[in-house]
Amino acid sequence: MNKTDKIYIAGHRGLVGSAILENLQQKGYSNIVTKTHRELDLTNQIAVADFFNKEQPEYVILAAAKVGGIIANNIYRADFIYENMMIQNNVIHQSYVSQVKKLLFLGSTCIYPKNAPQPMKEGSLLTDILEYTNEPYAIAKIAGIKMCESYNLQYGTNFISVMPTNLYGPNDNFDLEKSHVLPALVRKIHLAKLLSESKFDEVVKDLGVNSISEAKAYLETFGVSENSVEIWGSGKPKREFLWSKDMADACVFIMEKRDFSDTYSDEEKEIRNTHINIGTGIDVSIKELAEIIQDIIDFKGHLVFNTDKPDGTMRKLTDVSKLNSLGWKHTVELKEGIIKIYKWYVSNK
Ligand SMILES: NC(=O)C1=CN([C@@H]2O[C@H](COP(=O)(O)OP(=O)(O)OC[C@H]3O[C@@H](n4cnc5c(N)ncnc54)[C@H](OP(=O)(O)O)[C@@H]3O)[C@@H](O)[C@H]2O)C=CC1
Ligand SMILES: C[C@H]1O[C@H](OP(=O)(O)OP(=O)(O)OC[C@H]2O[C@@H](n3cnc4c(=O)[nH]c(N)nc43)[C@H](O)[C@@H]2O)[C@@H](O)[C@@H](O)C1=O
Repeated sequence: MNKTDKIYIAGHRGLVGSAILENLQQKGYSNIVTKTHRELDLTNQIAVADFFNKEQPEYVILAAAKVGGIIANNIYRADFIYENMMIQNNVIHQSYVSQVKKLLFLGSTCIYPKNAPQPMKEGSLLTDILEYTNEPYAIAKIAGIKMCESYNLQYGTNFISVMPTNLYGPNDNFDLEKSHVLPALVRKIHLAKLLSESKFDEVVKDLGVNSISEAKAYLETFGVSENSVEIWGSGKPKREFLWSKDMADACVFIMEKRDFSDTYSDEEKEIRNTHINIGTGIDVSIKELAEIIQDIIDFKGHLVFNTDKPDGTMRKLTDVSKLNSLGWKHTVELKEGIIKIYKWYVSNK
């Protein structure tokens, strides 16, 4: 990519999209096109076709999607499959029609079977059944990988799919119900700590409610009090976490350095193994994660595990040997990242 080439980042205000925008700007890319969801609904086929026709981007990074944690995925199953399929169908197809030079599609490691051998290699795709809680989202993401691969093989496009592990960082979703585990626990434990110190004004402000009694009643529904914080599930599932700016750096690395044609051997194409895992290759249990966050926030209360809530996949550690062999490795370790995101949360929310 040249610094003046036109690059469209879909989803530039999200966790990953905002980090990609910042990374590209820091590297001197000066011709970046963005549209908010309100300005361009990517599920609308005609609007997306008009946008590509008018803007003619040369490079596309598809970081827009319907995203959420385990409960959101499990409840809003129809929205997750419909919106994600529509967004990716429209953006990938119009990238082909507009002869985009390269497109990066962001999938997720939930594409792999729930009992895939660990760490999960790219070749585990479609070898067994998926985890139920996020099956509709995973099916949409698998369709996105297959769409990129099929357009490459039939039309000679240069579409690359990456499968990130669980991500966290600035501009994440901190909703107590719909977010992912790391931002959810940072906020819950932070609020419990504020309650334990009787900093009621800050609790009321954080939740945007009218009184501390309203705040306490609301937090009680999430098992958050001055003495304890509820953790969903058994605490035994393991997850791997990647700092969003590392994720952005990996995406830009691939956009700058790789093409579909030179990233996969003929053998990999033959077994239709045409995507790249992005992660750290290191995981922790949810209990360990909660204890690290508790320690950083210095909350003295208890962690209570609610096994009525789902565990989801028990382990999904990525095999990052392909990414490492291409020349990229993560830089931010988990504790360092949690310290950064806690500081970010306190000064931005
Ligand atoms: N977060 C994670 O842990 C993981 C994320 N991923 C993948 O990474 C990618 C980015 O995720 P993340 O940054 O976390 O997501 P966010 O929810 O933070 O951001 C999603 C972005 O998509 C935009 N968007 C959503 N729907 C539409 C629509 N219909 N039309 C236009 N824009 C839309 C939103 O726009 P607006 O801000 O204007 O509303 C937002 O900017 C996704 O593909 C996701 O599946 C994969 C693995 C883990
Ligand atoms: C990125 C990835 O994210 C999702 O999959 P997930 O990893 O299962 O999601 P999660 O982050 O929500 O949970 C991880 C684990 O943590 C436990 N947990 C404890 N306490 C809280 C809690 O308070 N909130 C949440 N959300 N989880 C909690 C929770 O019960 C589970 O065992 C999918 O969207 C999937 O499609 C996807 O791509």
